[in-house]
Amino acid sequence: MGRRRKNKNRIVENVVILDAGAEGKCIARPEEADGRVVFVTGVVPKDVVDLRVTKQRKSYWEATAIKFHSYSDERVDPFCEHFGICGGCKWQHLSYERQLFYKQKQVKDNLERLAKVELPEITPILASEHTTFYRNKLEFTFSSRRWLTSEQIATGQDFDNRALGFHIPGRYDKLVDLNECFLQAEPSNSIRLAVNKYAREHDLEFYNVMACEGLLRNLMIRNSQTTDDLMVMLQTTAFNEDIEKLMQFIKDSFPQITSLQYVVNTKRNDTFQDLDIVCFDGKDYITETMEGLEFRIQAKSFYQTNSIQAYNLYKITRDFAQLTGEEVVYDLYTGTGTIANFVAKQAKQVIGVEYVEPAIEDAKINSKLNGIDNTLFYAGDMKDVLNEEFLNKHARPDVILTDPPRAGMHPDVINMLLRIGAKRIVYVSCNPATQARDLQLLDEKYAVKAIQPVDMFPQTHHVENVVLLELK
Ligand SMILES: C[S@@+](CC[C@H](N)C(=O)[O-])C[C@H]1O[C@@H](n2cnc3c(N)ncnc32)[C@H](O)[C@@H]1O
Repeated sequence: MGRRRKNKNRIVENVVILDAGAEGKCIARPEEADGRVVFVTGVVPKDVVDLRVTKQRKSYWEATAIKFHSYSDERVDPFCEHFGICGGCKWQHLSYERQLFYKQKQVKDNLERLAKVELPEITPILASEHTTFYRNKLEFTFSSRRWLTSEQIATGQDFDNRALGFHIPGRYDKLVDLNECFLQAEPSNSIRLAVNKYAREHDLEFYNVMACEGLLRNLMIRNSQTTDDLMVMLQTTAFNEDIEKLMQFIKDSFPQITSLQYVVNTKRNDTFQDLDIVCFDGKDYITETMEGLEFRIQAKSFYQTNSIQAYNLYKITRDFAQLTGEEVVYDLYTGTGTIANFVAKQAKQVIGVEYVEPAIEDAKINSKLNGIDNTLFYAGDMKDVLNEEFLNKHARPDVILTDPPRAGMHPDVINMLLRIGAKRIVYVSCNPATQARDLQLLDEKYAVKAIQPVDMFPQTHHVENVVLLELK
């Protein structure tokens, strides 16, 4: 306890930042930390800084840079005025080339350190064609608790406390009032700014998350990157005359919107999966296309947020699967069945499993819409659905595609994969650490044959990784 108190807020001087680590933090190993790793925020590798220790655990410390002695040559000027406050693009101060380098390293380090299996050479990461404006969906929150910077507070000015934007990292109650955001193409910024201005001018109440009061909660904008479709959905706590006028204002100001919707949410949380969405104008979906296939995306549907790079990710997945048209393919964690439908033409049959029921409905609609008749979709928890009974009822898979959430696959699912013994598994992951853990478990029967990292999220530390496994 005494030691803890001694080190908390401790200043460590002249520390060289060594590497980029997990969750967008960087790594240092100053002598003072006695062999522990120190995770540092606000820096890039090769910066030399003084640190203040903010957290200490047995095996690591966390720290923040309080003084820069020299800046790394890997730095670039961040282009967003909200950088450093907004949680959105934490790596904007690192050149894109170095972002790719550290993502590749993240995959390599995790697989080597945690999987401890024989690995082939890792193919260089596939860069994203667009490094700004690459997202097809953003959700902005209304709040009566705007985050003010220390510079703003120092002016002594009276600021409007309302905000429409993103949460400050680690704060559920404080938000940045966004001006220009570089994540989603126009008219995303224009729509958000117009709605923000209208709401202030008409004194519409921004939600207070502490008191659970206020009218305006959330604004979702989804823009198809392959068609002209554009969806806007407003989340409010009531639908009244004021909201009707706001909806009409959005419709009149942005005639390019093809799907204008709203949802009334009086719950404490922002999720709307269990609520009825009302279509105010236009269609209740947008469409993305891929190799002539059409994917219908409703407000509740999941779709990869970087559509252009998603196509590349799916092509890699399909190449790794090496389908000849004869195979039965299982697509685990299928979401809205996009991968399943994408590979269906090259397979005898594709069976997709996913636990969100509406997503499974979308998957079926998308098969039908595209005249695909060799897919089957089932909703349920993977560890419960994928059992002997399921395998007896359906053809056994020759190839398994799996794209689990960040937590990776449940041990029961891995055991089932080992029991099934498909000749090939293609493992798509958004978390190389859990993927590495799963590869070690699969090593009993499967050898890693190819590894391809993909950058879906420029300006962030996130990396996607596709691994091909073959039965030994
Ligand atoms: C990374 S997404 C995969 C998306 C999909 N492959 C695509 O490219 O659009 C992971 C999916 O796993 C689903 N999921 C998470 N846990 C699950 C579980 N225990 N059983 C079944 N599905 C699950 C999520 O709902 C989500 O759709």
